[in-house]
Amino acid sequence: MAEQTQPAGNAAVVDSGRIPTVVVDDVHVIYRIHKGATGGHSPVAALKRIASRTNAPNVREVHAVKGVSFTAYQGEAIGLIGSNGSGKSTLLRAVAGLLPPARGTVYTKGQPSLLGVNAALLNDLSGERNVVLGCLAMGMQPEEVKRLAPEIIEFSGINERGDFASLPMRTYSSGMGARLRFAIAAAKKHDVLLIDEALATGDHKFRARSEQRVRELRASAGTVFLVSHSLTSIRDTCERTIWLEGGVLKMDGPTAEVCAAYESHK
Ligand SMILES: Nc1ncnc2c1ncn2[C@@H]1O[C@H](COP(=O)(O)OP(=O)(O)OP(=O)(O)O)[C@@H](O)[C@H]1O
Repeated sequence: MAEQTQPAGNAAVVDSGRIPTVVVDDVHVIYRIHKGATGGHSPVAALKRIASRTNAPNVREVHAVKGVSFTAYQGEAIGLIGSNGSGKSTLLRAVAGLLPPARGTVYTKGQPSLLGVNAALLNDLSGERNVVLGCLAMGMQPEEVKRLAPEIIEFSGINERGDFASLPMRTYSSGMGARLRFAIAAAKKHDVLLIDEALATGDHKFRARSEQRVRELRASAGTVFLVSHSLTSIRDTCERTIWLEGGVLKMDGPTAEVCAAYESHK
């Protein structure tokens, strides 16, 4: 744990028999959007705003996550569902430490790895080179990278229609890029792996392979979070699901129950 394991406030109670990996305690995330210069920039105006605790007139706030609390344990795969804009990706980014909460705290065991469709790979380099760089960036040793690289390319399926691994990534379809990113990230054992919609980008065969890989990662004692609009992916991969709506945690429980409630609500 980066900080303490027993949170204050209303976070879920830590179960003594299991090892917590992520504790989210009453977390609020607020985006501040600057809408361009429209006056009110003078030092006097700024001082007045500080004194009256108001925002600049051209700053809009979006309260994307509102007081969310839960505890995740080792070996769990947790689905995150909810309608568009409900705060799923924002919550994942807060757990990854990429967005500071405006209020509340996130405690994590180790450094969580966020795998999103936007994870950075270099477009001008070939798929093969990106595999090497990606693996080294995740802290693997060069011999390990050499051993795993062919398996990663094979898993990603990018060579199914020709030798794409030696071509620059800018020649890939967005699905091929996402599959390669998933294959690289999934090659490593993670304490906490956060996956944002990556499984939805592949075809049926790739989805089956990646769902199997998520099960393996989970079995090797990690915790996996999966954001998806595909309830089939969530049902096939996660035994626990958290449903967010309007930034608020609406339900947290067994996947079958939460998905059924979500479907009847839509
Ligand atoms: N970078 C940003 N700046 C400002 N507001 C943002 C930003 N990213 C997201 N938001 C806002 O935060 C809220 C939650 O967005 P978020 O992307 O977390 O939702 P989501 O549940 O992942 O949505 P989707 O299912 O459509 O991917 C939305 O109102 C969105 O407009």
